Amino acid sequence: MTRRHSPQSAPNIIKGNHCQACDKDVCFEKEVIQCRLCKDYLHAINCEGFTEHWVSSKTSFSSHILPALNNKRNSGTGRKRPGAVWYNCDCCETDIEKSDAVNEIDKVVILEQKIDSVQTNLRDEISELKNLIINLNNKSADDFSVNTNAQLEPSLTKNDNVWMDSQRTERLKHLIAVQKTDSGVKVDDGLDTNNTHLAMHSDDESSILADSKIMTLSIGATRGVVFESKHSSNKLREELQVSNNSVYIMSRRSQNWFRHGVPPPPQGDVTDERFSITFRCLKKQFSRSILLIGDSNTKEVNFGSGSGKVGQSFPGKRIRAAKVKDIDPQECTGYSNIFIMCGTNDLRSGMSNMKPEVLRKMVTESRSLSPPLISRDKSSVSEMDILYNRIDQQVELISVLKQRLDEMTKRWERSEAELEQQELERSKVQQSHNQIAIKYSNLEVRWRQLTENHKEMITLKDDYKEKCRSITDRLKKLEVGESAALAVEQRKYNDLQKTVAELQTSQKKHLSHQNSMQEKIKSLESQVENLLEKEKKLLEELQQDQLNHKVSVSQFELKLEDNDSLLAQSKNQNEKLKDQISDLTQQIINRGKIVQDKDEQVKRLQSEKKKSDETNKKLAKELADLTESVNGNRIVKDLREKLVDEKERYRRLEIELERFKTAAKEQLMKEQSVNKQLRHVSLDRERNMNSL
Ligand SMILES: O=C(O)CCC(=O)C(=O)O
Ligand SMILES: [Fe+2]
Repeated sequence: MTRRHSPQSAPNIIKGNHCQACDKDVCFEKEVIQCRLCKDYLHAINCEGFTEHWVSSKTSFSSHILPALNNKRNSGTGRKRPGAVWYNCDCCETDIEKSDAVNEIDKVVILEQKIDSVQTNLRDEISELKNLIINLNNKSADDFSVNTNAQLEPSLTKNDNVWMDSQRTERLKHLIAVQKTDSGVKVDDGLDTNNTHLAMHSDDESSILADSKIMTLSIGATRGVVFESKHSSNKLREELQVSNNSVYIMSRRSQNWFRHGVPPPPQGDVTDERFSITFRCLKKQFSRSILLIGDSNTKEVNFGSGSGKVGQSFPGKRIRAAKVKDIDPQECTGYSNIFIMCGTNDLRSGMSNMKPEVLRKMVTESRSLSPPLISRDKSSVSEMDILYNRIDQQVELISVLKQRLDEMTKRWERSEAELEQQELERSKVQQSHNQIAIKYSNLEVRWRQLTENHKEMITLKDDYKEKCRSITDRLKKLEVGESAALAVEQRKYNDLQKTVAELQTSQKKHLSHQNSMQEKIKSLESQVENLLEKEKKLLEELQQDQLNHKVSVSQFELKLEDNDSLLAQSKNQNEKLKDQISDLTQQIINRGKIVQDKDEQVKRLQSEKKKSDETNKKLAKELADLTESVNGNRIVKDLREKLVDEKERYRRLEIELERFKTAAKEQLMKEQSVNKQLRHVSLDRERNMNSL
C-alpha cells in the first residue's frame, strides 16, 4: 500500500495558508501543526495562542482541541516541548506500530487493532463534540433556561409540555418583564433576604384546574426549592436549585402527593433578593375572583352572598396584612384579581416629593384606565364607594409607589443592559458554536478519510489473507513433496540396509575364507611338520649312512690295503654309494622344491593377505560411508564392532603367519646347511675316490 499521507503522494490538508477541509484561510504559525514524521500539515483547530504543547499520538478532541477551546495548556509535564508543537499523525503512528510486527499476519492484526482504536477514538471525539455543541446550545439558552427537574409527573414528555416551547417561554419572559414594570410589586426594602423562606405547602386549592400545570418563574438570586412527599409510605425529598430567569413546572395533580417550599438559605450564606411569580390555571368560575389584602381599613369589605357581602357573583376573599411580610403567599393562590391595600399604618406620606395636584391627576387617570373589575351592583355600592374614597386618601402612598416604580424602572434598565451583555455573550457563544460545527464537519472529513483508509486497510488485509492462503497451499504442496522425498530416503535406507546385508554376507565369506586359510595354514604347518619329521629321519639316516660309510671306508681301506681285487667290489659299492648319494641329492632337490613350493605358497598367502587387506580397506571405507549416510544405524554399529573383532583375529593370524614364515625360513636354512654338508661329504668322497 502506498502511504496515502506521504507529502509526495497525498495533498496536505493545508495548502499555502488555506485549509482544504474548512475552506478558509488559517494562520500558519498558530493554527497549523505538522506531523514531525511525514511532514504533512494539518489544521489544528482552535489552538490559537499555543506555541508549545505536546499533542498526543492522535489529534484527539480531548487532548488537543478541547484544551485549546478551554483556553488551557496541556498540563502533563512529559507532553511539553518548548518552542514547538510535537505531533505524530495517525498514519505515521500506524506505520511505527506496523514496524513492530514480526510477520505479515502480525502486521494485519496490528492494523486491525489500529483501525478499531481509530474508529473508537473518532466516535468518542464526535460524541464529545456533539455534547459540546449541545452544552453550548444550552448555555446560549441559559438566559431563560427551562428546568424540568421539578416535573413530578414522569409521564410528561417534552413535546406535550407547553412550557418547553422556547418561543412561548420567550413571549412569557417578555410578558413578565412588562408585568414587572407595570405592576410595581412592592418589595419591602428592609427585607432580610437571608432569612426569607416559603413554608412547605401544596398548591392544591380546589379553584385550580385539576389537569393543569403550575408554573413558577424565578427572578433574582438562585434559591433551593424543596419537594417532598406528603405521605409517609413514600419518603421522597428533592431540592431543585432555581436560578435567575428560570421556570419550573408542576402539575396540579402532583400537589395531592407532594408539598413544596423554599427553605431559608443555609446558616451563614449571604443571598440576594429573589422573586417568584407562580402561574396557575383557575377554574372558570374563579376567573374573576378577588383577593383583597390590607390592614384594618379593609375590614368592612366582606365577600360572599347575603346582606353586607360583596355578592355571589364576585367570588373573593379578604386577608388581613398590615405589612408586606404579613402576607402569606399560600393564601394568595387562586385569585385572578389581587388588591394590595397599602394602609396608612406603616407607609406614611412625606416620603413622596411629588406635588399633590400631580398625584391627584395621576390617580384620576389611573381610575379612568382601571378595567371595570367590579361592577357596581346595588348591594355593593356602599363598599365600593368606601374603596374609592380610600384611594383618595392614599395619594401619599401612591407617590411612594411611583418612587418605587422609578426604582424598578431603573432596575429594569440595568437588567436590560445586562440582557444586552448576555445577548453579546450569546452571540459569542453562537460564534464558537459555529466554529465547533466547522470542526465537526472537519472531523467528519477526517472520519471519511479514515473510513477510506480503513477500506484500504481491509483490502490490504484481504491481500494478506490471500497471501496467507497461497502460503498455506504452498506449504501443503511442500508437505506432499517432502513425503515423496521421505519415500526416496526410505528407499535409500532400504538400499543401505541391503548393502549392509551384502556386506555382512561378504564379511561371512571373508570369515569362511579366513577359516579356510587358517585350515590351509594348519595343513601347511602339518606338512612342514611332516617335512621336518622326514628331514629329521633323513638326517638320522644320513648320519647313519655317514657312520656306515666311514665304517665301510675304513673297512674298504683296510681291505684295499690287503686286496686289490676287492677294488672292483669296492668300486661297485662305491657306485651304489654314488647312486645312494645321487638319490639323496635327488631327495634333497625334491625337498628344495617342496621348500620352494612352500615359498610360493607363502607368497600366495602374502598376496591373498594383500588382497584381503585391500578388501578390508574397502570394507572399512564402505563402513565409513555407511556410518556417514546412516549415522547411528544400529546394524552398522554392530558390523563395525564385528569388523574390529575380525581385524583383531586377522592381526593374530598375521602374527601366526609371520611365526610360520620364520619357522619355514629356519627350516630352509637348516636344509640348505644340510645340503652344504652333503655336498662337502660327496666332494670329500669323490676326492677320496680319486685319490684311491
Ligand atoms: O418561590 C417559589 O419558587 C415557590 C412559589 C410557590 O410555591 C407558590 O407561589 O405557591
Ligand atoms: Fe406553591
